[in-house]
Amino acid sequence: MTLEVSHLTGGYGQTNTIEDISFTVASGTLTALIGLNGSGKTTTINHLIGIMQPKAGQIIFDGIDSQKEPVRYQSALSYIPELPVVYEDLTLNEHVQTTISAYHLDEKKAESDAQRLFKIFRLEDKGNWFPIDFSKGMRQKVMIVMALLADTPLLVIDEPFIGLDPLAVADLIDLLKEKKAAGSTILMSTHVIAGAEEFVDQFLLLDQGKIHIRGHLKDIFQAFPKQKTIDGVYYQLAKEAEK
Ligand SMILES: Nc1ncnc2c1ncn2[C@@H]1O[C@H](COP(=O)(O)OP(=O)(O)OP(=O)(O)O)[C@@H](O)[C@H]1O
Repeated sequence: MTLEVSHLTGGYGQTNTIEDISFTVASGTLTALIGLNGSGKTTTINHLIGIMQPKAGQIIFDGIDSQKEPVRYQSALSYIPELPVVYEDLTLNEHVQTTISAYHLDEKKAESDAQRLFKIFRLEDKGNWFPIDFSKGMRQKVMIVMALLADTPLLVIDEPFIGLDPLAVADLIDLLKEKKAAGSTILMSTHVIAGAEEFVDQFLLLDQGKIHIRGHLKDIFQAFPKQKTIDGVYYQLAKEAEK
């Protein structure tokens, strides 16, 4: 099940924030969208999850066109937002029930999957807690658990590592590898590059709303021969934008 984005162009008003974005993500692989603040990562993701409509271009997953069959397209995807969105009046267990109903999941399997994920993220004794008692990292973990629980073939993730402690970062990376092995198609925006080669199959470096380079990290460094780190690449991009 491949995600195919072709010539995607869009933005918030008259101006185009992203322009002519094309890429594919194959089943069982993870693509990382990287780039400076404001380069268009979240805008691209907003189009992929259907909260923004393309001004031009197409998004197709497993042959389903996001604009022609939005309901079918959306039911194939789950999303982890950059900022956690939790229901303040629902307990953690009730969040699980909401996900089970929304995605018509098999109750027994989903509950046992939820217990496993709670254990991994050290939430297993917090089933009756309300979000008001959650830390920032715990809220983020709840979003991750809900998205993974939905078990959709397409997973779209906007900067998932913010607020997570190092153990949770490592646990999430392990879960993403597991999802890849199970055939999921994953697109993730991130600022965290350290160690990413280990589980990222393709990087898309966005710059001012366009794909500057795609490939492995070595392809990015080849394009910026003076730079040894991704911070150096970003610094050079920022300097070039000022000219
Ligand atoms: N709701 C909005 N209305 C108008 N312009 C917006 C809106 N959201 C973002 N933008 C603009 O679109 C451009 C791309 O922003 P976007 O959030 O996609 O970047 P990003 O790469 O995700 O950045 P970050 O790394 O900070 O999350 C920026 O110039 C931003 O100011």
